Amino acid sequence: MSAKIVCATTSNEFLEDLPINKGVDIVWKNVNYTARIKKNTRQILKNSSGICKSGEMTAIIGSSGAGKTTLLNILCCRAQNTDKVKLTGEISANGQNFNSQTFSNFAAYVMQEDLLMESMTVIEVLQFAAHLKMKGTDEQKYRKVKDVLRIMRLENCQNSLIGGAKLKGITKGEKKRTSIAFELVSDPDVIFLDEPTSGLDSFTAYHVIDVLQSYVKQENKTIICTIHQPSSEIFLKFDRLILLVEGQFIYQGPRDQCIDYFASFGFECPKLNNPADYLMSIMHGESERNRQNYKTYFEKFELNLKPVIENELQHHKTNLISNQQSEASFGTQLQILLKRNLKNVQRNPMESKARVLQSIILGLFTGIIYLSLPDPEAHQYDQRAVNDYNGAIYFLAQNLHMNTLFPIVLSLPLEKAIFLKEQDAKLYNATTYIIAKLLVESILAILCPVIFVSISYYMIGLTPNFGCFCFFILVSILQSSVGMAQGLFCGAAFRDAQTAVSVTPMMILPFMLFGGLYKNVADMPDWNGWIQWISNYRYSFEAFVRNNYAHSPFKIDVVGQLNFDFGKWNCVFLLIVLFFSFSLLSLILLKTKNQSLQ
Ligand SMILES: Nc1ncnc2c1ncn2[C@@H]1O[C@H](COP(=O)(O)OP(=O)(O)OP(=O)(O)O)[C@@H](O)[C@H]1O
Repeated sequence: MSAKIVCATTSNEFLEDLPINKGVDIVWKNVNYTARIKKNTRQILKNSSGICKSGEMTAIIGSSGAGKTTLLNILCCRAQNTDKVKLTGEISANGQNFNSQTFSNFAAYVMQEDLLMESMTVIEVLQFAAHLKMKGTDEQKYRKVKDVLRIMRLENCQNSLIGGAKLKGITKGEKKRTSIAFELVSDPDVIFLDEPTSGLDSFTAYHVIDVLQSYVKQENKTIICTIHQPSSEIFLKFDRLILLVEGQFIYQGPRDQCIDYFASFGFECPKLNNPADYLMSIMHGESERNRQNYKTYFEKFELNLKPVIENELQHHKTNLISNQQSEASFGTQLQILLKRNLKNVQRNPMESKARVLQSIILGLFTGIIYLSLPDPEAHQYDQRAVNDYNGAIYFLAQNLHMNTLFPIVLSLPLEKAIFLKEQDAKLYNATTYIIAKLLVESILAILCPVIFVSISYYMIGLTPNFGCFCFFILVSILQSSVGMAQGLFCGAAFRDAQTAVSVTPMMILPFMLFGGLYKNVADMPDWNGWIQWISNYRYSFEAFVRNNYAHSPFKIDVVGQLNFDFGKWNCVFLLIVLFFSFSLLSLILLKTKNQSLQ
């Protein structure tokens, strides 16, 4: 199906509310996935066709690098044609095409990593999903959450925190079941799981698979998962197996016929062996003998199993699929996200306390450092005194900026994975996320400057006029807010916190250098002088300087010396413009930059 993957249709017709006939079969035909690596091409998935039926749990098994995750990602519409990879073939659900937009209307993807908010309890996580994903009344949502808690056997830990690095919480197995429960709330017909047992001990892994198997049978769902080296108990829980070697199927069919199938051409599983271990032992590519046997596996598959599968592909379900999802209004999304963000702040009090404490300590420290500046009354013509005051003002501007910038640069890349997962599941969109984030962050972006400036302002000896002090506070809050928006921008631009923290200073330093203190604005050449127009330091410094010297005893024309020409209210306006510009840029980055969890 050259350069075309049929699952990429935009058709949404089949997702309308129509009479529900439960059960969805996933079918894929002639799927090829080829990657271009430097000048070579590598076929990662070769002409693969298959079916996963409702009421069955299918395991995709293969050695490392066999192509399991690639196949799962393709079936979930998470792999796309790019200039480096080429994907062709056809994928359908009950014979109807779907794409990444319509996927979540009837299916869910449970990632290998459990991306859940540490500060929420298990029941809150499920309520969050229910309020944003489910149709129906609050009562129905409540009952659904309770049902899912029961199905996933999470009732005992429903009020425990998820936990993580900062907070103590539930066990790994409970986390995995919560991740699955999070997806089950919207009652998807098909659930894809990437290595659901990875990192779990054998008992917990069995528990997770056992719960999934009961769910499949009770609700007639379709479950497809990749799995590494299952124990014999786990192996027996699967209905269907897909065995992959070097991107090609060597078996696809009922689990209970697999061992006999391989025995039929000489690959007999020793009596006391775990069948899954035996299968892995004949599939892995580490031994030369195995690699020589691959040819036999492929030939036998073509000869014996392919015709059976081709026949099965003709007999999949065709009933219409109901749209399981409802999209909450912007207001509801914002309200629920705000509530969660506030709870997160409340349950992580150390971070807020640390920032408030930092403002107090830095306020005192700055005040003490500049405590003995020359008295302006006695030094009305003293340029050195003016320079000292300008230095103090600029130092305040730097602190105000950094104190909000770096906490967000550090936290956003970590939070972004949760955002991307929830956005993929269509719980909310990037706009709601950014607004909720900014609103909650602004609590500290207002409180910390007020504390910091209130302590240091009079200690430094800046103009004691109350109006000047209030204006100074206003500009300080704006300077902090721009820092917050720039933090969002840098955090959104990079995948990991380490890169974001390393690169952010490179972006911020030019703004600092072009603020007007280190180099007079009149001396800035045309070719790089434009940087001052996007520098928050330029505007906050001018606003601070104008404010301070307007009522100061100094007889030196400081504003004239610095060649500032905007006016203090224009600077306020331009700081607001910068705040919105960086917020908008962060939003664009989150929406457009190939933000993916893979
Ligand atoms: N976009 C890509 N570009 C280049 N190579 C790729 C790409 N995607 C996958 N591969 C390669 O294809 C092979 C199959 O990858 P895949 O992740 O599907 O393996 P897997 O069976 O899931 O392995 P594991 O169990 O180790 O995760 C690997 O060798 C991988 O490096």
